[in-house]
Amino acid sequence: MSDPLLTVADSLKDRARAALGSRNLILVGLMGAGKSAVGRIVASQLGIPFIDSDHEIERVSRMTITELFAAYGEEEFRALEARVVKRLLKSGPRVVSTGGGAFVNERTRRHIRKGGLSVWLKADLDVLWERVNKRDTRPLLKTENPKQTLENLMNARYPIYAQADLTVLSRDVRKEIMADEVLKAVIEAQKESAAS
Ligand SMILES: Nc1ncnc2c1ncn2[C@@H]1O[C@H](COP(=O)(O)OP(=O)(O)OP(=O)(O)O)[C@@H](O)[C@H]1O
Ligand SMILES: O=C(O)C1=C[C@@H](O)[C@@H](O)[C@H](O)C1
Ligand SMILES: [Mg+2]
Repeated sequence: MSDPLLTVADSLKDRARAALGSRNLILVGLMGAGKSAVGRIVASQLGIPFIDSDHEIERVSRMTITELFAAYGEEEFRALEARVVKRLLKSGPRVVSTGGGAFVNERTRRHIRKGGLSVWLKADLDVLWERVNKRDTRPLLKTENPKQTLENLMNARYPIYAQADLTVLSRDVRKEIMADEVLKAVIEAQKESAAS
C-alpha cells in the first residue's frame, strides 16, 4: 500500500505545478524574508528552474551587490535590476526570487506583474532582524541603527508589497514548511480564479 503522507506531499507539488502552468512564480519581500532560501526549495519541489535576481545581477556585472552600490549608487543598481528581472521573466515557468527592493521600483514591478504570479513573503521585524543581522552584505543596512532602518523600510514598503498577487506569512518555522505554504497559496489562488 502507498504511504499516505507521501501521497499528500506529492499531490501538493503536482497540484501546485498544474496551477502554475507556464507562468513564473516571483517571490518579493523585504531582506531576510526568505525569498532566496524558500524560493530554491519551491523550485525544486515544482521541478522547474530557480533563479535569484541578486545572484544574476552579480553574475552579469561580475561585481557584488555591495560593490555595485558603492561604485554606481542605488539608482544605477535599480536600473540594472529592472533589466535583469525583465529578461529573467521572458520565459517560464521559473521560480524567480527578487532582491528586497525590486518590487518597490515601479518599472521592475511592471515587469513582475506581466511576468507571472507574485508572492509576498511577509515577515515581522524581529524575524527579519534575527536573520539579516548575521551578515553585512546588505548595503542599505550599513547605517548607525540598522534595525531602525529595517523598520523604516518595512513601513515604507509594506503597502507596496501588499500589491503582490499572493501573500504568505514568513514565520519562524523551517524553510521547507514555508515552501509548502507557498505551494498551497498557489493552489488556492488558482481555485479562486477558477471559481470567479
Ligand atoms: N524559514 C526560515 N527558517 C530559518 N531560516 C531561514 C528561513 N528563511 C530564511 N532563512 C535564513 O535567513 C537568511 C535570509 O534569508 P534569505 O537570504 O532567503 O532572504 P531574502 O529574502 O532572499 O533576503 P534578500 O532580500 O537580502 O536577498 C538566510 O540565512 C536563510 O537561510
Ligand atoms: O531591500 C533592498 O533594497 C535590497 C535587498 C537585497 O536583496 C539587494 O537587492 C540589495 O541589497 C537591495
Ligand atoms: Mg535573496
